[in-house]
Amino acid sequence: MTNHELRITNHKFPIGSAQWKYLIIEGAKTFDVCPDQEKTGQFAIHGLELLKWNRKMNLTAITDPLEVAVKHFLDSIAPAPVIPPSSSLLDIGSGGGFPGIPLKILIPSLSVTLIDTSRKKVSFQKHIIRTLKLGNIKARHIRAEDLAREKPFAKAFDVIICRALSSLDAFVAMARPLLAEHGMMIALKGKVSEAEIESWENLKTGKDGFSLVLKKYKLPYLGAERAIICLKRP
Ligand SMILES: C[S@@+](CC[C@H](N)C(=O)[O-])C[C@H]1O[C@@H](n2cnc3c(N)ncnc32)[C@H](O)[C@@H]1O
Repeated sequence: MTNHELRITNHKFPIGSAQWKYLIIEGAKTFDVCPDQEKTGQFAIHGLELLKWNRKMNLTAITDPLEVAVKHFLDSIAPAPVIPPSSSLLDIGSGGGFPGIPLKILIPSLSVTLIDTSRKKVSFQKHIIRTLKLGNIKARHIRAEDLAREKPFAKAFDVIICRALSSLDAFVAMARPLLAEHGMMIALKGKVSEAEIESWENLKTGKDGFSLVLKKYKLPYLGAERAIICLKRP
């Protein structure tokens, strides 16, 4: 099914309803990802807690159930096909747990570390980890630059991911000291301009030998432009 075939006439489905879960299951097919009923049920608990905590602290501007499904959960799991299932994955600036928690739910064999500079956001991440009884995932209140100074974490992660964190250059600078020799960096972005793509040319052919793969796509139902930028050694 293509994006164009996904049409919804009434999207006032509460988070966690059968229709809300169906939207995610059908939408995920557009990027070859298959969350089941149980996993979409866990997404719903994450989404509902996000909105509950959001009344007291600023976690997200996205509160409409359809947008929560698409812009948080579908957007977070879109890169799943390029992530090796037994990887150690670091999510820098995970905020409300995106994309790290939905990826952990989708691929339980991942070993996941979430970090953020906001103590409150890390408290929320820990609350979701406890509520969903997720194993092999931790959340830490620490800057990426400080984590890199802790010896056990130097070159420790197979995959380092971020969404809405920084420029690509700044993300690469943060991630490089933490990335395993044959690891992969993934940046999830909104619309990218030609100028940005040109500015990445040096990363593509850079001295570090990383190759850059850019995948542009549109979010199901909403049509918003997104990009997955993958940097790894050939
Ligand atoms: C715009 S939010 C994005 C949150 C989440 N990734 C999402 O897409 O919904 C960026 C987050 O990065 C965190 N952050 C910024 N710089 C950071 C750093 N150097 N190390 C760790 N977290 C950082 C901020 O506290 C903030 O929660």
